[in-house]
Amino acid sequence: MKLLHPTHTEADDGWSLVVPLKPLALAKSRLAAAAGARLRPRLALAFAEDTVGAALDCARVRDVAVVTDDPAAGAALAALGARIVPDSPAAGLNAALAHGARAVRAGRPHARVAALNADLPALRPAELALVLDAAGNFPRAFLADAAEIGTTFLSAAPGVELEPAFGGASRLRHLSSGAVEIRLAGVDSVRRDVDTGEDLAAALALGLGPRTAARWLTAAG
Ligand SMILES: Nc1nc2c(ncn2[C@@H]2O[C@H](COP(=O)(O)OP(=O)(O)OP(=O)(O)O)[C@@H](O)[C@H]2O)c(=O)[nH]1
Ligand SMILES: C=C(OP(=O)(O)O)C(=O)O
Repeated sequence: MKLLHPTHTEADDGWSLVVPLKPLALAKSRLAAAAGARLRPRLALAFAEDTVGAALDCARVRDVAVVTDDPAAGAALAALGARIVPDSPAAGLNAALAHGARAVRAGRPHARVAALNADLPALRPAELALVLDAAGNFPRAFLADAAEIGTTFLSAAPGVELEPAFGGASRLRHLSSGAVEIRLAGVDSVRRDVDTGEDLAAALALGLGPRTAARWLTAAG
């Protein structure tokens, strides 16, 4: 008798994450006061490296596409294993995310796709897995940032458009767009985006990833 394997679809192959990253010369402008002009772009890159590194270490993640026009960041993140997608000609974060999701689905039309901010330097793979497992129950789902005002993660099931509405007070925008808010304990590292020096102190308390720790603790010490 021939044994049948379970049905296998692209969606079963894991999540494709889309990570947007501004050019480093412009990124994390609100950190300038805490970090200074020299360190700020280096920290922005370290945040992205720690975010992408942790995402690639997550068992539920199949691949990570970073949408960026920054050549140095692109090279560093490609070396970690990310695919680099040049930014959309239509400027802005949401255009970049929609463009990244289209690039992923050009290769895998039925991919589960999720946007993840590049400023999560305390990100832990196991916590991201919890969020992805919860997100998999809904057509679109999102996670509010630590401040409960913005968003750090937005997902779309196979066949569903991402419809990103990031920027500023995006939690309410994502809610009113019909996305389901994920409310989970134990996922602080996925919600801990870093915009300011205070945010960086909060991320340090959670446990910074290795590249951010090296840059920040060397500078602070
Ligand atoms: N590719 C791309 N990424 C963007 C763009 N704007 C913002 N991002 C990224 O989107 C994520 C969330 O943005 P913010 O938290 O506002 O980060 P930021 O714009 O570097 O920070 P500020 O300069 O302080 O506003 C970060 O990963 C940014 O790098 C854009 O126009 N294109
Ligand atoms: C991009 C966002 O916010 P911020 O610029 O405050 O990180 C967001 O939360 O949608």
